Amino acid sequence: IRSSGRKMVPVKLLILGAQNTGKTALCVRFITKRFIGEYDHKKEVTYRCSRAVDQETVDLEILDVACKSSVASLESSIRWADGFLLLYSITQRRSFLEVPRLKTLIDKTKHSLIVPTVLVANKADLEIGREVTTEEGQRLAKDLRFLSCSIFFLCSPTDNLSVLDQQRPLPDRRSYMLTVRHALTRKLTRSKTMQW
Ligand SMILES: Nc1nc2c(ncn2[C@@H]2O[C@H](COP(=O)(O)OP(=O)(O)OP(=O)(O)O)[C@@H](O)[C@H]2O)c(=O)[nH]1
Repeated sequence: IRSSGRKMVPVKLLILGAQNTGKTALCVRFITKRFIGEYDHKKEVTYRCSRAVDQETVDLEILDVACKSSVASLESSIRWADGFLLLYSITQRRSFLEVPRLKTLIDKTKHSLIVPTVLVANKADLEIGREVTTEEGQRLAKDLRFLSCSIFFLCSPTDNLSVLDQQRPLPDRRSYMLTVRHALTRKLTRSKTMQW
């Protein structure tokens, strides 16, 4: 994207979670605004799009890693990313139990730097097969101190990435937005420097 005639560096998001949690479906829905049921599961795909954030256009790259990625390749993807969406399926307790391991891997790889990480409870339309309660999800988000779990999402193909709960008071949410804004500004400054 171009802002004031200068090229901006995209914000890089990594989407992580156990197998079959709906990572690809979520990416595809975010990009196309439609739920598409089946696609190739084996490939690693980077989606690119632009979105308006606080009245500014932000270029996004969203990486959906292959489900059988090795730890080394996961770490390399984590190093690449500026922020994370960590998914579990409410119908799959195993995917919920996987969240702490992935969060630890992110923290370790990023040397515990504060990086925006959102916990997403997916497949919320499948209430009948629910294995993880909403309270458990909220507790985990709090216990693992997901920075951005100010926002705890509950997603289903029929809704529009609705925010179920806001676990932090407004000042923290504001400081989170400031963190993101500063990160974007730093990137912008860096890209400007590179052009000089
Ligand atoms: N009912 C329902 N089905 C979903 C939802 N999200 C994904 N699915 C279905 O769940 C299956 C797995 O979705 P994917 O998006 O391929 O999951 P994934 O996490 O990318 O899977 P891997 O690449 O194997 O790790 C597909 O059949 C999707 O159609 C959802 O919110 N609700």
